[in-house]
Formats: sequence, structure tokens, C-alpha cells
Amino acid sequence: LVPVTHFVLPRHVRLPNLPPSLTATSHTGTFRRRFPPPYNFRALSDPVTAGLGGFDVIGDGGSMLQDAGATALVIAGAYALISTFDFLSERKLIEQNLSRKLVHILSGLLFMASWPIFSASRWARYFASVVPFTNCLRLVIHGLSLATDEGLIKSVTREGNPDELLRGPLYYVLVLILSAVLFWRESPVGVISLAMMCGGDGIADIVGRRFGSTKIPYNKQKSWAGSLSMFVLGFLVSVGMLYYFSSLGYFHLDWVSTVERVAAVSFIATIVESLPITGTVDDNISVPLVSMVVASLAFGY
Ligand SMILES: Nc1ccn([C@@H]2O[C@H](COP(=O)(O)OP(=O)(O)OP(=O)(O)O)[C@@H](O)[C@H]2O)c(=O)n1
Ligand SMILES: C/C(=C\CO)CCC[C@H](C)CCC[C@H](C)CCCC(C)C
Repeated sequence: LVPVTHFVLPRHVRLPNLPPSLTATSHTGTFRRRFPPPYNFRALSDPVTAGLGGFDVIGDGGSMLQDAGATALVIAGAYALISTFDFLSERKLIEQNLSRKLVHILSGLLFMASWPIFSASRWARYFASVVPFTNCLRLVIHGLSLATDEGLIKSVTREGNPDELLRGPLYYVLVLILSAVLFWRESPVGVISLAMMCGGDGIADIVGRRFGSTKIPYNKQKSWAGSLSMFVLGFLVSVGMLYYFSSLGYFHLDWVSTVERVAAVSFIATIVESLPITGTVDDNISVPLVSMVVASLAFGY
């Protein structure tokens, strides 16, 4: 017998007295069978479930409007973030490299944090991807010196050389696009990979440059302090972002095994970041891609 609450609760709510493979869908009054995945989370946010914590309040036309508005808002946010760090480094309130690393940490994490303001539509992830895509165009245009934007160059490059825009920053925004399109807010895999690239890799530089006097034996460019801080912050940011998305109802996690799996991903990503391969493959490629592979194996897609 199906309790009446099944029809009034938000769609994503998984009722405790149902078998794990059943999810209530309130708009039709029916139940959608989902095959339980072979891992410890249940994705709850596809077109069936809704954005903003599960309520699809405005229908298809409204979804497009919501996504267009969200895209505009996040593009403005990205512009404001870069301008703020340009202002701070211009005024010498923070050094250029710290500005670059704070942009590295904040832009991807804030981008990911903005995903719940997009609708439940299947197109929402593509609307969201427009944000890194516009930044990708911006990097290519300025990287090729087709236009000049001193603010962008100051807040995003190491030495103020436009060429640099076509390396680390460009790979970074491409990874944001890949993660949004492939994983979106429905899988822990993308969330963890971005947390490792943004939080983990970003803090390794900030801490390593300041406190990294003891170098790693196999890589004199990297330090124990940098790598340890990457492991700890990558882990904490991953768990924090997973908690954020799961508390909004996008997936359910078993926290004990999640913590173990995230620790394993953080450990392997940290090892990869510490290897003397930076000249061959950029950290903004190796760290998120390895995290994606390991998190996919640990959690399933
Ligand atoms: N595990 C790590 C990582 C980084 N660092 C410190 O941070 C600096 C920059 O490291 P990294 O980001 O790998 O260098 P780049 O590739 O030059 O910079 P980016 O990836 O930001 O372009 C290193 O020289 C080192 O002082 C560290 O001590 N330990
Ligand atoms: C310095 C960077 C990488 C080098 O390791 C980061 C480059 C960042 C991009 C130029 C800007 C990316 C903006 C994000 C796509 C959106 C941020 C939105 C948010 C709401 C601020």
C-alpha cells in the first residue's frame, strides 16, 4: 500500500519504507524504478528530479528562463571574481601568484556551488557549461593576443605573459566543461575531481611556496608541506561539496564508505601531483583526470 505522503513530497524524496530501488515521483503519482547502482550512492537528479533541492516549480519554458538567468548570473560572477583579484593585485594588496592561485581555488568551486540554481532540465548542464566556455573563448582570444585584457592576464597568469593563458587556465576551464557535461550534479565523481583540481592543487602551491622547505625525495620542485596540504584540503573540500549536493537531494551517500573512498582519491591525486611530470602534463589535466578515473572506480559512474 502506498502512503499518501508519497504523492505530496518532493519528487526526489526516497521514502524509507520503500525498497531502495524505488523512488517516488510526485507529479505523476507513480513510482519510478531505479536500478540500485553497484556503489554507495544513488543519483537523484536527472530530468525526473528537479533543481533547487528537488522542486520543479516552473515547467519547461520556465526552466529555460531559469537556466538563461542562472548562466547570466554566473558569467557576471566570474567577471566580478577576476576583476576583484585584478584590483587586489593591482593595488599590491596580494601578490600576483597568490591572486592566481585564489582564482584557481575559488572559480571552480564557486562554479560548482552555483549548479543548484540551474533547473532540472536536461539542458541545464549545457547552459552551465556556457560559463566556462565563454571564459575559454576569453582565454583563447587574449592568449593569442587578438585583444588585450591586462586584468585577466594579471589575475590569472604567473608572469604576465599572455601565452600562459593557453596552458594552465585553458586546461582548467576545459576540465570544468568536461565535468559539468559528463557528471553534472548527479555523480560524486565530477564533484570530487573538481575539488581535487581546485582546492587540492591550489592549496599545494600556496602552502608549498611558503612552508615547503623540505622537498619530496623524487621531486625537488615539490614539498611535503604542499602535498600534505593538497591531500587534506582536497579531502575536506570533496567531502564538503558532496555534503552540499547530497543535502540538496541530488544523491544519497553512505558517509562511512564515502569518506574512505574520498580519502583514497585524494591520496592518489596527491601522489600524481607530486610526480616530476609537470613539464610533460599540466597538473590541471593530470589531477582531475586521475581523480575522475579513481573516483569512477570507487563510486561507479
Ligand atoms: N606538492 C607541491 C606542489 C607545489 N609546491 C610549490 O608550489 C610551486 C608551484 O608548483 P606547481 O603548481 O606544480 O608549479 P607550476 O606548474 O609551475 O604552476 P601552475 O601549475 O600553477 O601553473 C612549486 O614550485 C613549489 O614551491 C610544493 O611545494 N609542493
Ligand atoms: C588561474 C586558473 C587556473 C590556472 O591554474 C583559473 C582560471 C579561471 C578562469 C579564467 C575563470 C573561470 C571562471 C569559471 C568558469 C566560473 C566562475 C564562476 C563563479 C560564480 C565565480
